[in-house]
Amino acid sequence: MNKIKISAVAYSNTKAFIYGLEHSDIINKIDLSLDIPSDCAAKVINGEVDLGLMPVAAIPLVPNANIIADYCIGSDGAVNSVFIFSDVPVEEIKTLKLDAHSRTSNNLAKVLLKFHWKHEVEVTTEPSAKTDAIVLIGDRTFGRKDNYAFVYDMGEEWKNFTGLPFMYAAWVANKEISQEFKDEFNAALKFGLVHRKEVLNNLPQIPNFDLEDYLYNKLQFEVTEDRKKALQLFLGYIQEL
Ligand SMILES: C=C(O[C@@H]1C=C(C(=O)O)C=C[C@H]1O)C(=O)O
Repeated sequence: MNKIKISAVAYSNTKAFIYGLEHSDIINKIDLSLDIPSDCAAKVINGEVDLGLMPVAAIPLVPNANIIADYCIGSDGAVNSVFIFSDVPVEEIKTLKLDAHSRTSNNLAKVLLKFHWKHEVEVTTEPSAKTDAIVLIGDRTFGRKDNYAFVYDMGEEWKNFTGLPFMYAAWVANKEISQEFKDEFNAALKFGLVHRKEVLNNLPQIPNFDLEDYLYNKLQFEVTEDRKKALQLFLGYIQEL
């Protein structure tokens, strides 16, 4: 049997899912690569993999996209790893540098600026650009909140704006996946979530960052009705950018 090719995010937010896959029989049926989110998206879009834990903002670019699992990377309010870090308050930001790792949060920043804060900024992707503010996601944000004068948690701001939780990344396939595989995949992901304690024990301590709170409280992993609603709303706003 051909193995199902999968790309997953290489950040701590995905470690429980990886633990679950690696401790289940399904590991023998898949070919797993760990990538930065923007590469996960590229691989699902260009067909290099069959499915990926990919940034939801890129879903419209995936041919035959379908969300195949009951789990995702989400939050309900603050997530503590998706930020706009800024030298000035948001209403004074003139220039914003996006994060090359991101697809969802770069778009979330633009959506929040335009529709929530109603403030126009010049956006750049140029890594060496000097800007008033930056988008930064994932492990590279851990413990860095104190380094900036103004810190905006985009999960929290999305909740302030819409009253809804958020879904940053979902398990998206670019082809039909059998129900049997989906069931086994869901069971493996769930196993990983149930074993978060082991995952936590295997991760290094990070100064100034509460990893336990992150894995158990800030991150939420269920694809709920409200999270699906938020996804549709978010994709609609992206089209209006
Ligand atoms: C919560 C997070 O969710 C993520 C954010 C993503 C994005 O901005 O494109 C993609 C995948 C997730 O890893 C995070 O990375 O901190």
